[in-house]
Amino acid sequence: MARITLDSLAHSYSPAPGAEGDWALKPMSLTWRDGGAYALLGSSGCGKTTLLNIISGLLHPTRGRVLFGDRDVTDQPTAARNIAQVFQFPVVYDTMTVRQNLAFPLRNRGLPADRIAARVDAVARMIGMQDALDRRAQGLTPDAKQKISLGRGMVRQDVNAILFDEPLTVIDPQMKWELRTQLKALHREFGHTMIYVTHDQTEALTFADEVVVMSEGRVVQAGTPQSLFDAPAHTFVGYFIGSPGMNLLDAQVSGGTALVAGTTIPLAAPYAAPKGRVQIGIRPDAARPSAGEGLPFRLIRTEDVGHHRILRGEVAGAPFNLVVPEDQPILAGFDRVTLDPARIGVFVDDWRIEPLERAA
Ligand SMILES: Nc1ncnc2c1ncn2[C@@H]1O[C@H](COP(=O)(O)OP(=O)(O)OP(=O)(O)O)[C@@H](O)[C@H]1O
Repeated sequence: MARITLDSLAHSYSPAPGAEGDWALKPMSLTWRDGGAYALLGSSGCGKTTLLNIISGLLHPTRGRVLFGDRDVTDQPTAARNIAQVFQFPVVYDTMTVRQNLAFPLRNRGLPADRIAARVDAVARMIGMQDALDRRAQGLTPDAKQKISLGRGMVRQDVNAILFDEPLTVIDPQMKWELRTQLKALHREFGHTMIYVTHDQTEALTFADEVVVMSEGRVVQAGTPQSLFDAPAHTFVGYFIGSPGMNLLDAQVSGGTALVAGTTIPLAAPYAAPKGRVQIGIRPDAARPSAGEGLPFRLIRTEDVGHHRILRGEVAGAPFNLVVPEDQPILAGFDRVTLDPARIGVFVDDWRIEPLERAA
C-alpha cells in the first residue's frame, strides 16, 4: 500500500492547449494517505476518469507528477505501478470457475497454493459467493460477475492501491446497497488505499473517509462527508451534496445581516462587505416553516419521503426546499421561512467566504 501524491497535475487531450477550456484537468495537488478510502465525485465529464487513468498509468499527464510513497511513477507503465483496478463492467474469464477467477491475480504472482486457497476463501466470503466457487463464470448474472470483478480487485494484499471506476453501475439497486456496505467492510478489514470514482453522492459518502468533489476539471473541495455537508466550499458542492441540495439565494451582505429580496436576515457573525455575486446558502433542514416572519415562501408541492417531508417551493423566484420531520404539522398560514443563522453560508462568485469573526 502507498500514500499517493498528485503534484501540480494537469491534463489536456489537445496537443497544444491554450484556453482554460482545453484542459480536462485544471492544475491540482492532493495527498492521499496510505490506507485511506477516497471517492472522486462529480457529474459526467468533470474529469474523474481522466484523473483515475493518470493514477493507474493509462494516461500520461500533460503536467505534474504522480508519486506512490516517495517514488515518482509518472513515467511508469500501469504494470509497474502494482495496482488493482475494478471497472464499470465486469472483466471475468467466462471459461474459468469463480474460484479460478478469484485466484488468477495470485497465481500470476506465483503465490503458494495454500495461501491462494485461504485468500480466495476469505474474499469469496466477503462478496457472498462462497457457495458458487466451483461454478463457471459463464451464465452468471451481470451482478454476480461484477462481484467477482470486485473480489479479484481485492484479492491481492500487496497492491499499492485499488482503483474503482463506477463499479456498481451494472448492479441492481438493492444489491448496490449491500455491496457498498461490503466494500466499506473490506476496506476496514484489509486496509488498502482505495480510490472510488462515482457520480453518485450516496456511494461516495457511504464509502469514503474523504471525498474529492470535482467540477469542470477542477477539484472544488476535498473533505470528510460531514465537512462537505456542513461547510461546502463552493456552491456546486452545496448543491451536489445533500438531497435535496443546498438552497442558494442572491443576497446583499453587510456586517451581520443579509438582505434577500427586501427582507433582512440575521447572520451568526459579521462579514466584510463582499464584492461580486453574493449568495447565501442554507441546507433544507436548517430552514423552518413560519407564518408572518422571515422570507416570503411560495409552496409548490409536498413530497412525503418516509421519515421526513420535502416542501418544494420558491423564495424570491429561486427554487427553495425545506425538509421537515414527518410528524411536524404544517403551520396554519404558513407563507414564510426562517433560517438558522448558524447554518447560513455566504458565497461570493460561488466560493464560500469566512466571516470576520465567529460569534462566541
Ligand atoms: N480520449 C479523449 N480525447 C479527448 N477528450 C477526452 C477524452 N477522454 C475524455 N475527454 C474529455 O475530457 C473531459 C473529462 O472526461 P472524463 O471522462 O475524465 O470525465 P468523467 O468525469 O469521468 O465523466 P464520465 O463519468 O462521463 O466518464 C470531458 O470533457 C471529455 O469529453
